[in-house]
Amino acid sequence: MKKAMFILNPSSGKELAGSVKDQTVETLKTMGYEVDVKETQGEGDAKGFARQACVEKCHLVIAMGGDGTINEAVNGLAEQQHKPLFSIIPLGTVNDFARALGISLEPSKAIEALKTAKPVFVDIAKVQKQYFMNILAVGQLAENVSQVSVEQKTKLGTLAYVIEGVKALTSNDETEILIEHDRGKWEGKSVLVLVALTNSVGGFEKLAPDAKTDDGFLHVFIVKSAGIPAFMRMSLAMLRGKLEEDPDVVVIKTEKVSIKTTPDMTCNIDGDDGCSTPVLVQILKRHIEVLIPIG
Ligand SMILES: Nc1ncnc2c1ncn2[C@@H]1O[C@H](COP(=O)(O)OP(=O)(O)OP(=O)(O)O)[C@@H](O)[C@H]1O
Repeated sequence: MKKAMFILNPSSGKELAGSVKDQTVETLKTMGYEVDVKETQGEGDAKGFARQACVEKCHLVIAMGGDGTINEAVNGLAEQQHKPLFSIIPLGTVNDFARALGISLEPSKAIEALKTAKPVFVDIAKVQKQYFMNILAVGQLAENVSQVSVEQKTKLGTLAYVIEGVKALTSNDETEILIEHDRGKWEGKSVLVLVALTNSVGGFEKLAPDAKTDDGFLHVFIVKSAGIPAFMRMSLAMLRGKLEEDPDVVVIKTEKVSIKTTPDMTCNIDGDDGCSTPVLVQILKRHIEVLIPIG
């Protein structure tokens, strides 16, 4: 019998996991899987369980939670020789990976869709010793977003990030940045550098419209200047999926990128604080196989 490990974070998404746990187990059984349910209790558990699933040669790992839980599961799979098929049931506030993969943000629909889903290989990226599947952000804007509290997120959802973003973009806290990429370098002042793997960044599905989950590239966006007029213009451009046409935005497509900042700054990786600059980011092409809905 095929083995599935079902990793769930009971604290994600206003504790929604409890109400859809049984539906997931039943669905996986219908699909012919023997199901091992693993509930996380804190940091590192989802990564540990995903790694265990590889060692036990499971056929499928389902991670249910927010982007934090999903990022941990990806980190557990990334370095293992036997990688099970992977899929996610999104329960978070942002759910960028689910948006990019066309997985429903309604948990019951996402679970139902597993029955007819198809496997596709997707890219992930490596930064220092960590892996991510959506976004690395550095700069004053990223630092502000990192300071959004759980209470703000629960109360305001994505809006909490927008508010902190506005504060950073309209301040004048630019950082000296040196970017070295496959075809050269860029040096200057910036409020934000984004390294995106998918079109959906911070819940905005049109931020990096060209970024496909399996295109083999990092999509680097450098936002040069701040100020209210530039912010207004960029917000409109972003909503239209045209951010890269803005005169204060530089876009670079590359397989690896090194980022140095003065002073050193903490990178935000898939929505959580990660390592500090300087960093080297590399794409790992089609590194994990994910079940996504058909159509
Ligand atoms: N049982 C638990 N109780 C409380 N916290 C937990 C539990 N299990 C895991 N965690 C913590 O939950 C966090 C991840 O939460 P989650 O998956 O909801 O991601 P998130 O990044 O907060 O999502 P989003 O920002 O999209 O809402 C990790 O920091 C982890 O340590």
